Amino acid sequence: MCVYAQMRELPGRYLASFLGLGFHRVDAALTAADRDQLVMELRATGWMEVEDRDAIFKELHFKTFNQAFGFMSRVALQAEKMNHHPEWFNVYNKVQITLTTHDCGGLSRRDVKLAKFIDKISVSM
Ligand SMILES: C[C@H](O)[C@H](O)[C@H]1CNC2=NC(N)=NC(=O)C2=N1
Repeated sequence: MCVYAQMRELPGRYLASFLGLGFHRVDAALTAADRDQLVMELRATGWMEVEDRDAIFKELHFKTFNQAFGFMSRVALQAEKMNHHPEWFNVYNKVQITLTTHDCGGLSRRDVKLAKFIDKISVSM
């Protein structure tokens, strides 16, 4: 568990428990079973595991630079909202994205959540 992330999440957790929603350890490194399941789902949409680090990677192609950058703007707003930021590279119509959780030194549910958001908006562009 990432101590810093845990501290940052506390108010949200208290609010969630108060509302009876329970809370998730969103920043905890994934268990092996969760990880297998979630990574398998993401593989089906073009994500792959990075070889030398605990991260996932996807390359996206758009028709134009404007479309690629429009996509990046939408991801950037979501990333800022989640306080979870991609490592990415863009040239012209190509965007390469690596997701990992620095605070945990590996994949967390936040990466999965952001990956799913990326998949959702990239099909609508
Ligand atoms: C200090 C700041 O809240 C942290 O560094 C946040 C910001 N964005 C982040 N983004 C990613 N991908 N992983 C993190 O661990 C992370 N941590």
